[in-house]
Amino acid sequence: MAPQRRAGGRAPEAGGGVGGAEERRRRPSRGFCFVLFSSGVKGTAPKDSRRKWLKVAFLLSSAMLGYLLSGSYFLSEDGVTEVLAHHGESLPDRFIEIPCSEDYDSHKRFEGTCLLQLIIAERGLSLGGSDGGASILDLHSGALSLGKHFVNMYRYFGDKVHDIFTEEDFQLYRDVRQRIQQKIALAFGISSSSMYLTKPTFFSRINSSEAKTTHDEYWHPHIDKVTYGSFDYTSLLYLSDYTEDFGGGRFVFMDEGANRTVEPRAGRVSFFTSGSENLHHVEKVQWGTRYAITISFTCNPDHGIGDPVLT
Ligand SMILES: O=C(O)CCC(=O)C(=O)O
Ligand SMILES: [Fe+2]
Repeated sequence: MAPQRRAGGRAPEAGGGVGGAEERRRRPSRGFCFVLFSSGVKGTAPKDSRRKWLKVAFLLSSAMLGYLLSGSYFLSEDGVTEVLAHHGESLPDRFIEIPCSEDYDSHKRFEGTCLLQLIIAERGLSLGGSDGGASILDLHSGALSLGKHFVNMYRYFGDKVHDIFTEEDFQLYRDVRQRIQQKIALAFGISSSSMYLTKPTFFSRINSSEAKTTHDEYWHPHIDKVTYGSFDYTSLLYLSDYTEDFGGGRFVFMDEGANRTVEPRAGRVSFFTSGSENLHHVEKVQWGTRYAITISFTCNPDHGIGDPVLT
């Protein structure tokens, strides 16, 4: 949800965003199909037919807290909304399969093999912060929201960064990244060694302050692959709780005929393929502060980056 991934927004290192309407137009039309299954039964689909699907997978690491929730339906003003993961429920692994978009057709590497922390955030983001409602901190590039701009915190704060972060903080990030990577690999039936961390990877902090620049406009519908370019798998680790720490701010998959929401819960990890099959947006935060980390992966080694290092 970094502001730079949005319409008109531009990250210090990321490609330009694309407006929601355009992204919707680019999205291949597809019939609605929706299957729920747990990781343990993923292999029940015939191998060939499995290739025809890209999967939306949600996981809650047991050490981090629960997992996603069973679907329940209710009518919202704009149609049917399905809550995939209620804030209050601790869920087992759950996968939702959706038809594959055409985004990956030219990526031969997808066939077969690769078809597929709050204290740190608070401390780091306390160094800066956007004047508007959305701030990011990228431990890899050092990009930090400050006022209406971004600074490179490693250059801007120099050695003071060592008063804020410790090597243990970075080790924690690496451990979490690795665990998520392994979970994604398992869920999608690919080798973890054929996935590479890609940029941007960042902590986000959102509150209800009025947006001051397009970088603060985190709520636009978007496709991560369009906004960020190199993303093949997006993962989101939530660090605060919907309804307890903030209101609004739910994650919404915008599917034909229905929106499907994930209610952030501290420790909940949600991951999904980054193509047009997974158009999504984040609801505006109405009150409180929402924290999350976006950690994403590419199957293209050329787009891979190393883990963040405390410099
Ligand atoms: O924070 C979230 O729930 C989603 C963020 C998002 O869509 C993104 O980082 O591209
Ligand atoms: Fe996104």
